[in-house]
Amino acid sequence: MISPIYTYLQNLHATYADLHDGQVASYIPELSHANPNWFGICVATTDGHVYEVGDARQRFTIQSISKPFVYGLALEDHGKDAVFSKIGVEPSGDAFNSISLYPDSGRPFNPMINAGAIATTGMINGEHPAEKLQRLLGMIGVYCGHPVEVDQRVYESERSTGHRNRAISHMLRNFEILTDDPEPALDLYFQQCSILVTCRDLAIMAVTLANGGLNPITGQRAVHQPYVEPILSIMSTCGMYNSAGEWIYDVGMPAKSGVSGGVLAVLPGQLGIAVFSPPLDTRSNSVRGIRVCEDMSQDFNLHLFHAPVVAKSVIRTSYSASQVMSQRSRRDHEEEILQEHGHRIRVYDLQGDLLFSTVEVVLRDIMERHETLDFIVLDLKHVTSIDTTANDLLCDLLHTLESQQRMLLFSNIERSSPFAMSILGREDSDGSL
Ligand SMILES: NC(=O)CC[C@H](N)C(=O)O
Repeated sequence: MISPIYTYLQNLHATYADLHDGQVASYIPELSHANPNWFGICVATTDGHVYEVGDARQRFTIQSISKPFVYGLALEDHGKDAVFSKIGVEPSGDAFNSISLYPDSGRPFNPMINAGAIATTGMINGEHPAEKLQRLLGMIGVYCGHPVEVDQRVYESERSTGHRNRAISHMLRNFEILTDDPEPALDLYFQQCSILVTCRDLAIMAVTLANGGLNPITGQRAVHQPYVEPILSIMSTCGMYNSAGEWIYDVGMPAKSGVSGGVLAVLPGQLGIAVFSPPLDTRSNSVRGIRVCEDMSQDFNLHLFHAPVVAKSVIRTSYSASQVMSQRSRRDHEEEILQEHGHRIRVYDLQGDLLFSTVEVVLRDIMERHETLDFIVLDLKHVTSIDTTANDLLCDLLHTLESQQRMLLFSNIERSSPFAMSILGREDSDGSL
């Protein structure tokens, strides 16, 4: 039996296989050999499933899609402030190869245009060029889940013709954004753009970002979680160059395109999408890539701002202990105690992800009732995650209730979870959950 999702993707592929608009990039001579009919669509989920349609396993060079990932590596190497001091985060509204530098400082507007990307690559740590390249290949390899390599022909082709990028790199040197000889940074940039990937790889790279930096297939961490947000933010505002505004308006997902015809899009927490089709529009984005992403976003309601309302469903049920107890046969003395005190015990059966807006609902309900209660039990059996904000708010609640001589208890908490550790780790806790 074929999944309706797979059938949908096959139909989408068939529809746009007939669209022959656009031109294969030729300014890097080697790219002009691409077959304009190559066309793959892949969707990867955060539990590691990949739907593949068409030329999902055709290899091609990653080109500009490498930029957000290398930006992540630069953030890991130097932190946000140091990177920000050299490369801005403002959309330029200009083409990918524009020389969009702040006039006084020479700082590139953002890391997605070539100027910003070359500056970013120039920040990658390593003793010598070979080590830097190995680090870069290693990082992309973790995202893809297998070792990757440089296509030497494409690399040589760009290196010998990339005069504009060479000019940009020397401009960056002039402004001391690059502080050494610009040639090695430029060379590494050409190599990073020539890394071979497939459409399937791109979908897995995208879903790794959707999954907080953890490759859901291998379980390996590709980037530290705190840097996923800046990477996705930059992709949202600058990933599609001079069509970034239209893209976020219509498609509504952080994305990145490259001149070899790849496009990837990330729906945080949910999906990674990739399309490969070499013919490009006038803004150097894959024609079919854009159409496929637009359709998928509309048909599946994937626009980021079409957000599910999470807060309504956090409390599965809440009940007073007297209600439960009377339903079960108890020994007489238990029954007595519960009849007397049960109404002062309230159990909250919670579900889903605990984050600010879901914990807020729980806190408010408890605050409204706390005067009538002695014990509040939060049953976490159906809770799937607790973020740090929810964790802190629950710890604060524990303190507040304690100061009012009321007790907050947790049931079905995993003792090894970070939440349990932070509760157990409290200095004044007796450790009894
Ligand atoms: N948009 C792109 O994919 C451009 C990457 C290409 N290597 C360049 O620098 O021109």
